[in-house]
Amino acid sequence: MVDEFSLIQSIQPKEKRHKDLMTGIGDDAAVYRTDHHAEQMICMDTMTEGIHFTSATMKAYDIGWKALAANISDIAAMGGFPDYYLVSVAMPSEWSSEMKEMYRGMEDLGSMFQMDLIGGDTTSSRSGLVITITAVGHAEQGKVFLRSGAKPGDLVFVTGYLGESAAGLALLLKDIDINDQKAKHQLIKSHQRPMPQVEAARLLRGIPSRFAVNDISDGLASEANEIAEASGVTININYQSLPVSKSLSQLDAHDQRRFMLSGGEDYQLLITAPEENSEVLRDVFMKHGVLLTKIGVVTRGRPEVYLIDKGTKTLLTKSGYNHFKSNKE
Ligand SMILES: Nc1ncnc2c1ncn2[C@@H]1O[C@H](COP(=O)(O)OP(=O)(O)O)[C@@H](O)[C@H]1O
Ligand SMILES: Cc1ncc(C[n+]2csc(CCOP(=O)(O)OP(=O)(O)O)c2C)c(N)n1
Ligand SMILES: [Mg+2]
Ligand SMILES: [Mg+2]
Ligand SMILES: [Mg+2]
Repeated sequence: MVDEFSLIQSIQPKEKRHKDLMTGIGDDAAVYRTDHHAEQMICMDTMTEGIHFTSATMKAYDIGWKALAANISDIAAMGGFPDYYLVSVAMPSEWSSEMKEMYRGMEDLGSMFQMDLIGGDTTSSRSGLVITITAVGHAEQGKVFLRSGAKPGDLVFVTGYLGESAAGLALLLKDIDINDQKAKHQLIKSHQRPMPQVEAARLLRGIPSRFAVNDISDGLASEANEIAEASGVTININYQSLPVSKSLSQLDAHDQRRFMLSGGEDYQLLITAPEENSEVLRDVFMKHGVLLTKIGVVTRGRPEVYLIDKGTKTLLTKSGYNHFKSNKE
């Protein structure tokens, strides 16, 4: 069986039939122009019972929230603001009483960004719940952040904290345990109710600069490799610079490391920006109380990612989540 990324590569259309299509397959969302002032963007993400959640890890409310969060996150990663969403649900009969709760989760998150639910589809399922959301957003013309926008000399930043979601999942699955109940609650919340970084995208849009952005669904290592490949650059990440939350610091060092590098589902933004704009970038994020951490640099070279840990440099491969591949370390 081929892995997820090669499979997607193999279905890439050879030509664009509409000149208004700017970006199709290969980024967080597709972008096309509808008038001279705005770019439209559209994306789709699915959550499947047994793969993205089980009855032990997520309640119906959380499933709705997180499915929409993953889509909003892709719009944010393109520099957009989310506007509309459509929901397709394939549902085993035992889930039907939970449908309202799932929509309440979506509504609670969607209303924060004034999103309208505009349609969808419903079918029965004989093998678990599947929810697919399509989100539509917009950005000002010329303000779209592509994965291909990184250049040698840029600095690499990340919003928020990494690894909390994967730690929360490990706690829910009882793979690990910690005594600090407050930290445990926080990590589990990060897994069940991630907050997409719409505010960070808004702040970036206000800064006149070039940015490459990717949201972290499959893990830092994987997403950094996607920017390196799309931009044709080398990304160097300093392990000691990664932001460790107070809650994650309760875990042992090995768990912290694997969750931060390849845990995934953090829905934070990985950003590259020219060094000359980095001061204003830091100032703007600081002023608005959005955590932004410098974690590395972009250099000329092969499209690869290196991790520098106390002076030792190692190749960081796409070690994150990959459908159709074993995700065990
Ligand atoms: N089955 C599919 N058919 C067409 N395009 C797809 C399919 N699966 C993924 N893609 C496209 O491939 C790109 C990468 O997808 P994905 O890895 O899911 O991105 P993300 O992690 O940002 O959600 C996106 O442009 C997405 O629209
Ligand atoms: C029960 C369970 N096992 C494992 C995971 C971990 N997991 C499942 S999918 C995934 C990656 C993100 O999902 P994907 O479908 O790849 O989203 P996309 O990259 O398209 O946004 C991760 C880390 C989980 N959330 N729940
Ligand atoms: Mg994405
Ligand atoms: Mg996706
Ligand atoms: Mg993925």
